[in-house]
Amino acid sequence: MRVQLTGDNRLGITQEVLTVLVKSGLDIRNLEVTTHYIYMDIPALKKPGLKALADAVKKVSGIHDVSAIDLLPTERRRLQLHAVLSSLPDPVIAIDTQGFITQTNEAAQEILQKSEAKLRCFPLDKLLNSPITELLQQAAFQIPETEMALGAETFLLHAEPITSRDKNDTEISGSVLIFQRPARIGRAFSALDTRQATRGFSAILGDTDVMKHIKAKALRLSKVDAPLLILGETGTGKELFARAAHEASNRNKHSFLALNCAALPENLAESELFGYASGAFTSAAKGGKPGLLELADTGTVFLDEIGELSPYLQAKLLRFFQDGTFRRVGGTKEIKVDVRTISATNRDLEKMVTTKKFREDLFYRLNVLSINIPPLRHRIEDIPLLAKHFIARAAQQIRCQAPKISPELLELLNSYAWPGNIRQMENLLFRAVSLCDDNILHPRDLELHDQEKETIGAAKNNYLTSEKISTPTNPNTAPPHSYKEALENFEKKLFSELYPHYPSSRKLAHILNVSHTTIADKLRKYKIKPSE
Ligand SMILES: Nc1ncnc2c1ncn2[C@@H]1O[C@H](COP(=O)(O)OP(=O)(O)OP(=O)(O)O)[C@@H](O)[C@H]1O
Repeated sequence: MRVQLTGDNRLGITQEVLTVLVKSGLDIRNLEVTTHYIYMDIPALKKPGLKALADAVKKVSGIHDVSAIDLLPTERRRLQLHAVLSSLPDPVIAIDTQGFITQTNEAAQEILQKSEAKLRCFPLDKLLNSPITELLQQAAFQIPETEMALGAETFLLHAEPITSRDKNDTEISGSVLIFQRPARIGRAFSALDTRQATRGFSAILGDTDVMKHIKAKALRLSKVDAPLLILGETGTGKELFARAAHEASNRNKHSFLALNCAALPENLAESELFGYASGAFTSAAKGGKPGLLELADTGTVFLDEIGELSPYLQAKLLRFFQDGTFRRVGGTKEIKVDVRTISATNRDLEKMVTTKKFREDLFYRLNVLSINIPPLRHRIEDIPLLAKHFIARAAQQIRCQAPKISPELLELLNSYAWPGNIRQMENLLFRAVSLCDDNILHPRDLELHDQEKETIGAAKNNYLTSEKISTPTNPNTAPPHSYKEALENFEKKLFSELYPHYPSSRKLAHILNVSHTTIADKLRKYKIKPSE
């Protein structure tokens, strides 16, 4: 039986508890001690003996409670980690500093056709075409994306060091190697999370006025068959919006395929997006391969992190925007497709245009319609709702009961700057729920690093001073006085943005699916002329 003892944080208290156990003739298989808690696995202890043991142990000064538990914290974490690793479709291999395998997930075992037991303690270099341990040792066990063959496939390898989290002792004990399939990085995100894919805008949580307004605007723009640019800091939900916009569009019966422009080297990104012709390069498949633009014909292509696109690919993409045609890598045939693009970036594209890091002509093509998602610190009223949602989801995934949020934790969540926005909150709460042994989450469960804590004060200051959003439409203008005024502001902006690209009331009427007299009236009302 496994038990948890709750008590004071007193020197020698564990020793005294152990003495009681020895006197009771109980042997311990496993012992873990944290501040205020002692966890023990005592095989000989059965349920009827628990009370007698509790009475004996409570005689130790400072021990307040003894209760049965199903798993020791490290056992639980190991099982959770195993469950997470098993659910990953890409091979993951952990090694020690000498390059011997310490852990593998099922995807790795499958590709290497060896069981977990056979792989454990096996030298990783013997499984790879080119040895990597020395390289890892020289690079402090961290390497960015590198092409690497594993089994019969080529992957993009990414390695992260395993370090102790103690600030004074950052010893590296090995590395985690993640082998990603290039095709999967570029391909449909929707394949990874079909639950979200079917929920559209309802998957986007947020009850603040600013979020309600942005969702309403995004829903309207979804129906307009023109390029959409989604701006916002990292983790604010740009991909979620992109997916929802596709689902609400007339293209929703067709594909939604995505390319993360930052995840791949230029040549791979090019062949993912535009495909390649037969014989384009030595390892090219016979007959070539269509890229995302061809595969998504009549659907939507989501270009995530568009600000990271190389100048060469910016030029190639611009050509596609100009006439809807492109050539596969190494190909001569012009290919024409009907694809709507939704792009996203956390970079300041306009600034990149002025510093010549992003092509101005491409920027205007991408930016026909746009939405700007505010960072989480500008909508802290949404935090309790989001936190509850992520805790419930983590508990469901881990199959435990959802813990409640203590008032202190809620205060911390509200005052934290959230530089990684909603993704960061989701990850921190997942970690907190998986480590929580109680049914209430406390600030300590969030395990914020010191650097993370520093941003707490910053968030408060920003929020209370200048950064707070004053209006759902534009942070720099005064809020509308009425719904009618807000609607008019929206209409005016919509028509001003669209008219240069669809410069006739008939063309505009066609894409907005209204009568051309309605459009003519609006253009007159808002004094929008062809030059605008
Ligand atoms: N409003 C929201 N409601 C519920 N979940 C959200 C919301 N916004 C974001 N998320 C969740 O946060 C995570 C990050 O969202 P997403 O990937 O869409 O952000 P992003 O802005 O595209 O990030 P990046 O710029 O880093 O690519 C996802 O798991 C997403 O489901």
